Amino acid sequence: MHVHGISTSIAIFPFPSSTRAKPTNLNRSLELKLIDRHCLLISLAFSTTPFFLAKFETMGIINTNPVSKTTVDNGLSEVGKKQTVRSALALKEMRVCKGSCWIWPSITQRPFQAAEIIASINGINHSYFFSFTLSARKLYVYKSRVCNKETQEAVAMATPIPIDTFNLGFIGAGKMAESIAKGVVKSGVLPASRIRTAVHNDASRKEVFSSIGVKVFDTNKEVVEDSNVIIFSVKPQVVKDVVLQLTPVLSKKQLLVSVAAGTNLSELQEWAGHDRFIRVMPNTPAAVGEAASVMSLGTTATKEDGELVANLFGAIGKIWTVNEKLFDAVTGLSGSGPAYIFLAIDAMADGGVAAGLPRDLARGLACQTVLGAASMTIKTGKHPGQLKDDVASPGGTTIAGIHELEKGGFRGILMNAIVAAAKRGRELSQS
Ligand SMILES: NC(=O)C1=CN([C@@H]2O[C@H](COP(=O)(O)OP(=O)(O)OC[C@H]3O[C@@H](n4cnc5c(N)ncnc54)[C@H](OP(=O)(O)O)[C@@H]3O)[C@@H](O)[C@H]2O)C=CC1
Ligand SMILES: O=C(O)[C@@H]1CCC=N1
Repeated sequence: MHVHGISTSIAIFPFPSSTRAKPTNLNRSLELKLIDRHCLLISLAFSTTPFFLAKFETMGIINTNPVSKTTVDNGLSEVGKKQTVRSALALKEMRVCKGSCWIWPSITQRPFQAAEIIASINGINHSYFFSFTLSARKLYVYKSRVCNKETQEAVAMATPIPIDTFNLGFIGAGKMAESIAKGVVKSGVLPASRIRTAVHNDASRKEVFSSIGVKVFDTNKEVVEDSNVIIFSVKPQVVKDVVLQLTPVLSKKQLLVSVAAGTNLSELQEWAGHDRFIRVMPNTPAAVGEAASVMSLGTTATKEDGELVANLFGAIGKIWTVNEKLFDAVTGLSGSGPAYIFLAIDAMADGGVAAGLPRDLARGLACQTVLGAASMTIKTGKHPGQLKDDVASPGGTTIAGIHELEKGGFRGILMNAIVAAAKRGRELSQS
């Protein structure tokens, strides 16, 4: 993510809270190591001066950065202050930090003062400033990430995936793989003949995939050897062993994807010895082209790799790119969410039957009502509360039904379900 029109030379690093430590307790080399390790997590870099100009700016010969147009004694100029405040507000609006960022001031004049302003507006604790300034002009900015030279070179050298001919392999022929494969084939984005998988214990899975037209091998190794893009779709509890077993046959020419809940990119990359990884959290409505997915790119996944995965999952629903720290919450909401709605549909149908409707009609009405309400919320862009009010007439039927739902704690229960699922995702990532 790059913010246009902002030229404060400050790098903002959103870090997962588990990796936070007080930079003031670190020495310079430790700080640098930390930055290298987490370069993929950097999603904002405010730096606009071209490299060749920066050299002269550092020497004090020219001054290209509005924020640095200060008087020596009085700190930031009024123009600089206003610009910094605007930048800080833009950052706040994007909700990138929410109190979990570090700030690394650059070599330009008054960087710490600008950093203080950005920090205070974004609720970033002062102790999360790096203790030394950064030569922002020498930053390697790669898409949304600022990486070290090694990483940048690895990204630059990554062999492109042959977009028109690549094969897609699933390691784990389960329900999620089936939903993705069915959706991808149905959308026409990839013919079944270019999809591979292998069955594990349950032999009935062979027929499920063969009937779609997917090539089913006997072993995972064969899937890897015949695929350019490999999706790990086994349960989180076994993903480590499965990746480790396949590490010897994985090639850097391949793009790896994981859909496993609660399994971090850093772990996946370590097990695979392979940083060209993308983590995705889809959901089973992928099977009918209505998935809600998010993705996050690993250290050396390229922009094109991201586009390929966005294209695949975009063909089977909607996909958002998010900071990986949001994955557990996403898993709780959209990963697990279809199950809550299936439960709601079943319960609504039961209610209809209890009120005297035939079962088929009750289920049909329940399904269409959920579909219609979701579609209306998206298409009108109205707040769901407003749409709810539009249904509920004074003293009418709807408000009588809502009253019962509220008495039973409907909203709180749904919220708790999502929070509990997110917590379980976090537990899985820590186990
Ligand atoms: N289901 C969902 O709604 C969603 C699932 N996910 C994620 O997708 C992943 C898969 O979940 P899901 O499809 O539901 O689970 P399933 O149990 O349906 O699928 C897992 C598959 O992995 C196979 N498997 C187990 N061990 C191995 C192995 N060593 N080598 C190859 N295959 C193996 C299993 O085969 P067998 O049964 O024969 O052992 C099974 O077919 C999970 O990590 C989950 O977190 C993500 C989003 C939504
Ligand atoms: O229940 C699970 O663990 C998986 C992850 C998201 C949806 N199902």
